[in-house]
Amino acid sequence: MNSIDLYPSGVLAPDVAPATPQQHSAWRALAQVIDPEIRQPITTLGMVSAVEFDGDDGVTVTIRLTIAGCPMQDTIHTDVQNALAPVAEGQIAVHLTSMTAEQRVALQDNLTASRPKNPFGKESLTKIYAVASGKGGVGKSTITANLAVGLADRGLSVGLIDADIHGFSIPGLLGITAKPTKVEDMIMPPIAYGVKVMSIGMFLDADQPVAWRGPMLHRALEQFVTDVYWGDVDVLLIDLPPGTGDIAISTAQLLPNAELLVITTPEHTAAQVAARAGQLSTQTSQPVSGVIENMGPMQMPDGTVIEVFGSGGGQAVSERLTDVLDQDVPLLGSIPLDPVLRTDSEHGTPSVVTSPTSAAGSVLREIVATLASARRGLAGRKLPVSPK
Ligand SMILES: Nc1ncnc2c1ncn2[C@@H]1O[C@H](COP(=O)(O)OP(=O)(O)OP(=O)(O)O)[C@@H](O)[C@H]1O
Repeated sequence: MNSIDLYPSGVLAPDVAPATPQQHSAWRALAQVIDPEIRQPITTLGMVSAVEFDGDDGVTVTIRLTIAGCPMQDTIHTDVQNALAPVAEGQIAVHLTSMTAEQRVALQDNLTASRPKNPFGKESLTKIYAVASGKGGVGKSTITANLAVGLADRGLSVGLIDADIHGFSIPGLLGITAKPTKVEDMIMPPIAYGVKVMSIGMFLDADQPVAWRGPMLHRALEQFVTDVYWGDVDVLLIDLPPGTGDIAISTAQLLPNAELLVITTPEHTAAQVAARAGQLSTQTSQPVSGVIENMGPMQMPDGTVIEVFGSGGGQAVSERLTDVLDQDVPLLGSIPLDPVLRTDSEHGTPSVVTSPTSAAGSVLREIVATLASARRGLAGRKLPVSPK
């Protein structure tokens, strides 16, 4: 690796460029440190300003954080120290400074230069699932959060947009209290359990109601799509508001490759409402990838099964949508009513990773495995190759 690969030029160039073999080896070690928000080496982002050795083989590193008081500064500090431990025999001192406004603009330009304004437009290869339900309280947000974390746990790069703007609950479900970091016009999504998350709840005080109409909701969703630095994302999940409102239409416009996942409880009345939500896909031309039944039959310690919300609703929605949409809409699983899922959710610890063997956690993991094996969204799309 030569120096040019190690650091950028212009205003993001280091104040002290590496000159000696010892400095070069320290820079190569620092190239292994990945910025937790941007997910690129801190060296190529222009975050390393100087690496200077003293006579006792101690080293002083100056790091430019993207903003003063960056919420990730402790992580970066520790990662830098760990990376340098093998190359510095003496003391390691890490000085944290912050980028100038000019440097932040240059960083934003570098990051966005080759990216389309909407990274999830028609050409995007990201697999996008919009999670819908006919009515509220069926566990749509709980399932969306768990699916996202489960997919990230399998090594996929996952984004999650909480578009349930009036009833946002994703930050709480994932224990997120951090606000997004802003680098000039770019918003860095907080990361929890490996998932990049964006929610209107992160910009509001707790308990503050959102009284927005359609155009403002559309604008908020648009900003989440275009102004947030998502980087490369394999799977994006959208937690839609319950019902068939404006946001579902906005989602279809902004995320044209999105496929729907429909959540229902086992009750037949709920299933009819959920099927209507699924049929919305005919207006928005979004395929329905599957149905997930939640709050299904629950097995008691003595082996008896209790059907608090009845049974069969998920199967009924799957059959109804398969029939009406004339496409296979499978039932992806039935998640039982499970107190573990409820308490995990309340504590901001998703069962899919914290209670993987619980009744709900194990079904969630099976659904995650099915979704993870689904191919990226190329079906029915024109590829830029011409037949010979
Ligand atoms: N399988 C389950 N077992 C036990 N509790 C569950 C289960 N699924 C969800 N819950 C609980 O049900 C409540 C409602 O869940 P959640 O907020 O995810 O629903 P929702 O459909 O997203 O609601 P809304 O769209 O109205 O915000 C929460 O307290 C959640 O912990």
